[in-house]
Amino acid sequence: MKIAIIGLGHVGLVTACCLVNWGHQVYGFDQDEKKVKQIKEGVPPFYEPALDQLLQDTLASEHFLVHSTLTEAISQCELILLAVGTPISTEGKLDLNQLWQALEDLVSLPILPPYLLIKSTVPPGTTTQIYHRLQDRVEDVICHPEFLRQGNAIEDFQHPNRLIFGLHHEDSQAVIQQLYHPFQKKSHLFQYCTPASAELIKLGANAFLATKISFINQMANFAEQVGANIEEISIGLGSDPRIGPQFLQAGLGYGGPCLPKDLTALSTLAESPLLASTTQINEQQPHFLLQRIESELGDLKGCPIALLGLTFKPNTNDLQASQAMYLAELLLQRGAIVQAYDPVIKDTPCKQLQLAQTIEDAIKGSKAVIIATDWEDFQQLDWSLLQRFRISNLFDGRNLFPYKRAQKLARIFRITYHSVGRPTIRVE
Ligand SMILES: NC(=O)c1ccc[n+]([C@@H]2O[C@H](COP(=O)([O-])OP(=O)(O)OC[C@H]3O[C@@H](n4cnc5c(N)ncnc54)[C@H](O)[C@@H]3O)[C@@H](O)[C@H]2O)c1
Ligand SMILES: O=c1ccn([C@@H]2O[C@H](COP(=O)(O)OP(=O)(O)O[C@H]3O[C@H](CO)[C@@H](O)[C@H](O)[C@H]3O)[C@@H](O)[C@H]2O)c(=O)[nH]1
Repeated sequence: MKIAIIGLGHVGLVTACCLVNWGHQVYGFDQDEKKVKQIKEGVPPFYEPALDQLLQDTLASEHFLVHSTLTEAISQCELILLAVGTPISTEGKLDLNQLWQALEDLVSLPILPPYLLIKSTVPPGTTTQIYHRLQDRVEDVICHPEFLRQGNAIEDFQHPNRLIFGLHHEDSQAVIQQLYHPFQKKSHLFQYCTPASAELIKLGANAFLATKISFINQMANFAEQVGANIEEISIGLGSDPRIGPQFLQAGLGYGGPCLPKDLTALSTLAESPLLASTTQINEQQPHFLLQRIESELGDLKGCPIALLGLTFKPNTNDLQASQAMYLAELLLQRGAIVQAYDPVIKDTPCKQLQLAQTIEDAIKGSKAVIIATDWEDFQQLDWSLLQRFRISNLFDGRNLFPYKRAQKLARIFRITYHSVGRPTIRVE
């Protein structure tokens, strides 16, 4: 099929490369000329594992053409995928300005492809509003939300656990089957529903995941008070198939460009006290670790601290709504001198934050070490380094070390190990 993609951000670019891999011809367009130039040169404008090679292969195949005008991109296409950003506004609503701008640009064109699929996350009613705007010019406008995770985006796109389509006409299923031809024999993956349901499935999924995390974090805080261990509790809870083991990792809380934004949008729209609590618990979570650090180290003024990890999760260079960055800011507000190390971050908007080139440089001269993002590199942390640099407290804000392993390492290297919702391991 000939497909146009408007918006070549995380979703649009990964989608473009994967669709070419399935044999489609893709025409991409983004209003950001710098981004277009970079993509044409084979350089992804953001970090996503394996995307650089995939992009280069995709461009070499000549089945992905990146255009700097919308007209060029959509001429001769059978469908358009819209993947522009929908950030959160100051009123806690999804800001649809990019979407309305893209729509107006489309409306001004003499001919439109018959199908428009909305991949951007939008509030209920948006897809139908667009359909009414374009009704006499297209066959259907379909809400087709995206569920890929940053850091795992290619794998998620290629192996979806469900494909949701909010349609206005049942006939539209035929074009969807063509688009997703590799899954033709996996009919269980396809869910057809109303556009409003599809829009709410997307917001509901992220709100539910965020709530699951806040739930386990609240359990972790309580477990700490009663001497229980959240690692054991998560295993016990997750073994019930009705609960499931995923998203039960206690820590500093969730961040990133999606979970906080979509949760806030749904919470505002539905006026939901449950979702408002989810946000509140998440905002509090870094404060619990901060309190622990203060009770262990005392006044943090002038206290050198190593912070490992800045991104909102591993395998991304995204700092949006990062709980690690939030904790760094809290420490700086207390007067601590924060030396941070992150495998992919070489610069941050926070000028007071000192960035080290290596884990060793961050640790050297520090009084304590905090793990704030669960990068795999930190699992390989050499605890003898801590001992060598006379660090006696390790605060694991992501429960990166399984408890039994932490007990062993703490004993060998004589380190006090603090984590979230698990008893502190002290070595006499
Ligand atoms: N990032 C994710 O992991 C993820 C996953 C699932 C869903 N989503 C949702 O998908 C949508 C896109 O997310 P993203 O992370 O790719 O956003 P992004 O901000 O990285 O990319 C959006 C792109 O759209 C371009 N753009 C904006 N207005 C345009 C216009 N009028 N014409 C052409 N290009 C335009 C921007 O320049 C930008 O490159 C959002 O609604 C988001 O909530 C994101
Ligand atoms: O048990 C867990 C799992 C995750 N997190 C945190 O939750 C945040 C989000 O993680 P994740 O969902 O893996 O990352 P995203 O890339 O933000 O993906 C979410 O947001 C995307 C954008 O909407 C959706 O497409 C995905 O399905 C949805 O998982 C991160 O800060 C994680 O550290 C935890 O604290 N505990």
